[in-house]
Amino acid sequence: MNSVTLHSPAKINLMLSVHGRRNDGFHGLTSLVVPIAFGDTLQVAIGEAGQDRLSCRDVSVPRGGQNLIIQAAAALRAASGRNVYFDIELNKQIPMGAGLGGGSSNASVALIAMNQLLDSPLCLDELSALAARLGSDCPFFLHSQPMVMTGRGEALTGLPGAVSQQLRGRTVLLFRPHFGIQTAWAYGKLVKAGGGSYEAEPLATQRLQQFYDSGRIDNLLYNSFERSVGSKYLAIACLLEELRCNGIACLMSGSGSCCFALPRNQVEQALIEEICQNAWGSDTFFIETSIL
Ligand SMILES: C[C@@](CO)(OP(=O)(O)O)[C@H](O)COP(=O)(O)OP(=O)(O)OC[C@H]1O[C@@H](n2ccc(N)nc2=O)[C@H](O)[C@@H]1O
Ligand SMILES: Nc1ncnc2c1ncn2[C@@H]1O[C@H](COP(=O)(O)OP(=O)(O)O)[C@@H](O)[C@H]1O
Repeated sequence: MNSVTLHSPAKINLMLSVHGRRNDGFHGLTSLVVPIAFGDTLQVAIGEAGQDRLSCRDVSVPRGGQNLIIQAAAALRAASGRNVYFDIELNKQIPMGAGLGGGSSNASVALIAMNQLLDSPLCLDELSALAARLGSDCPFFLHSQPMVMTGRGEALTGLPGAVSQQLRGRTVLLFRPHFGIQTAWAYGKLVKAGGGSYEAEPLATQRLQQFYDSGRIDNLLYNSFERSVGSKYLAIACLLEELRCNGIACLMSGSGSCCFALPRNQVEQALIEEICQNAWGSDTFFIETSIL
């Protein structure tokens, strides 16, 4: 095998309940996360000895060791004991600082591709441990199916089969304002806001169960970041409020700034696009995709 080309999907958090800060500085959370068809593409090949090489036409993507793909390559080399370097071509579509997990997805998909190129020296558990060290969201992207995240995000459980089935293929509209939000800043806002911005774990478990029992997605949509992020970025709060006044199921994804809506039909879809463009401008990032 000379090279491997893989899709690197974005994610959205259909529910994100943050419970509080742990002793290690990370936050405990419960989140129902789904991969979506919209994403990047990674082409990985074994390269010349001595240096990993990453090429990407988007100049805003971090280069060298700052890029999670390069960190993934170094982690795989250390864990497998193989002195192999990689050439990686990244076709970047996922906006950064959007809460769509682009960097985490790239890192985990790179681990999968590199492991395949070396004839799979590492098993899934070993890849998961490496991924968790690269970022809390990374292990999710080794699976590419709807999952419930707990712990700091690295502990994953599958959904009941019928629920995954119901979610798969569902249309998602993504819309992002002209700015990004750094994850660390958003968690810092929760810390500053104090206990009131956290939600107790049993409430999140209850919401999940209600969704499993009823199949009603409106029972599920919740994001602990929405209030604190929305209090600074009014553009997000105002648009989501307007959509909800029109009966649209919508939410911010992760720590923002991208938001999403789940239209029930074409009429709602057209209305969502119109409301978004009125609020954020006709050149707003607006994409139709679906749950994988
Ligand atoms: C908020 C979420 C929701 O899915 O996604 P994004 O909005 O970034 O996509 C995740 O929790 C983001 O996970 P990830 O982006 O992997 O975060 P990491 O690299 O591990 O950590 C980035 C920063 O966020 C803080 N952090 C992250 C995860 C967590 N459970 N608690 C935290 O407090 C860390 O302290 C760190 O300062
Ligand atoms: N391969 C990568 N793709 C995107 N961002 C990356 C990558 N490697 C490192 N980063 C860094 O991760 C930050 C967060 O990007 P990303 O994971 O796409 O957003 P988010 O955390 O909002 O989901 C970026 O601002 C960038 O500095």
